[in-house]
Amino acid sequence: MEPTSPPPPPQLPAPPPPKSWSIYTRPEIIAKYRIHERVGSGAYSDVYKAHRLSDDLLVALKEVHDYQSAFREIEALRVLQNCPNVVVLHEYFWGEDEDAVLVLEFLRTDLAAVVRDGKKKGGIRGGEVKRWMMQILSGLDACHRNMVVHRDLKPGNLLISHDGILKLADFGQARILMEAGSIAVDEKNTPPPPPSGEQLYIHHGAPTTAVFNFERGNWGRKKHHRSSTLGEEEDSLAEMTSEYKSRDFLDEMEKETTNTRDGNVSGIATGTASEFGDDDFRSPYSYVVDDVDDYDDRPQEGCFTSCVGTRWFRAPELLYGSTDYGMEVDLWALGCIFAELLTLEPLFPGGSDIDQLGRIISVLGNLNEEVWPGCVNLPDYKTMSFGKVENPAGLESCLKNRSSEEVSLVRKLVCYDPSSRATAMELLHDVYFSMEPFPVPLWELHVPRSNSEHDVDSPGGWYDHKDGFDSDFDDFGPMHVTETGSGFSIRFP
Ligand SMILES: Nc1ncnc2c1ncn2[C@@H]1O[C@H](COP(=O)(O)OP(=O)(O)OP(=O)(O)O)[C@@H](O)[C@H]1O
Repeated sequence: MEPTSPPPPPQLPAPPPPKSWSIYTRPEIIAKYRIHERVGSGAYSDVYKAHRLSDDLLVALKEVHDYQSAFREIEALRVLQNCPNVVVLHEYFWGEDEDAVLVLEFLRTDLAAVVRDGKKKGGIRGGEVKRWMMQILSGLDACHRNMVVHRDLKPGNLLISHDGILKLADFGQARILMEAGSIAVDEKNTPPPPPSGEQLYIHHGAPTTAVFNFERGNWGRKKHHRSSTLGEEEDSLAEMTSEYKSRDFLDEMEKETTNTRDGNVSGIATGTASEFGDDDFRSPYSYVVDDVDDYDDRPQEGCFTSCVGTRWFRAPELLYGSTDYGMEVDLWALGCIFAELLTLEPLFPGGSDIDQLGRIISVLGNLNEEVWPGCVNLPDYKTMSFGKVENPAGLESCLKNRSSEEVSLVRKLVCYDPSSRATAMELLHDVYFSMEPFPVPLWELHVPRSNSEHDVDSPGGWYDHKDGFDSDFDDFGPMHVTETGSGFSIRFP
């Protein structure tokens, strides 16, 4: 008998799309985009690389799992359209029971990678440092001119294109302080209505909000009062939710946000021992929380939460629980970023909020009426008493071997009194940028290959502080923390 050849091996079925990545199954998105791998994730989002089918444009699809964060990012990016140093939002998708998906320009790396590469190479050239700084300043100036306060500036949120253009990104915590000029709502560029009649898309632009009503099949406009007071902004949301109550879309989202908020989220603000442990309930690294005051009753109106941003870059007024702060919180963060660009080390790598304050105080000295008139009124000023620092180390000690102009630049930002901090526009005219070495042209910048290639082996680097460093009183370094009846007492040896 002829030997029979073995049957061909069975064809392996194509792997099913990953179930948890719902973005791969959303019809309105796959109709327009070819989605590739996930390239990043944050506290509230997953980001995917994708190509637009119509023209093969490379984009980033940011799936935002938190309503408030999505709302803020869309609103801020629409206000900031056409700013060369702010990430471009091409369009967004947002439907009932689905996370918002923002279609952003794809940017391959970030400033954290520049710092890591700089460390490996033994430094960043002075002219390159200046070019990065100038781009950050120009992006922040655009934000502040449009009354957008970013509230989470850090190297990882400063994305960079392959050709060296730096763009401010991650506006999930941004707030618009007051009316920012009229932005046309371009309805032609809005996402197409989905097939289901049960979805709403909202588009914001001052002073109106365009709302697509799928029941009526048309766009409507709601007057959108952007103002310096949070209360008015929330009224606008309430107005929208009440009009579309039957559809429950925003109502549900708002309820969800309200239910999950943590009223004690500002650990420093209440100053009880348990809250220091809860300090980083989302991530030990990125401090991202709901605006606890956003949905509170009228007595809170106009207030922001103090729990924003990433701890290492958080301004002292936030650490002392202020809910009445402004754009100056971005300027403090900017000073920390500049210092890190110069030294390739984080300026104040606090392991907890209280450690963060301790580090700042040991460098700048005690916070008192002399350095910041009115500081005694900060909500937590009296809750925490820091021992007297006789000889503060001074910013020079953190910026060793840097020129006096460089120290002076950082000092203009890293100072207690928010009103003394220089604006982004003022700094763009700082003498430092007109001195040699001059800022290099974009094409001379060293652009790291990718921000996903984190060098976990680099000693003392940004990522080394990510885990296991928080809320541990043993890690405070040179200070003694004692719990008192009403809060904490911190004493320096
Ligand atoms: N436009 C983009 N192009 C390429 N990658 C991006 C883009 N936007 C974001 N990413 C990647 O996705 C990651 C998460 O994005 P992002 O920081 O905006 O999200 P997030 O949830 O708000 O994060 P965070 O926890 O820092 O607040 C980024 O660190 C970056 O690696």
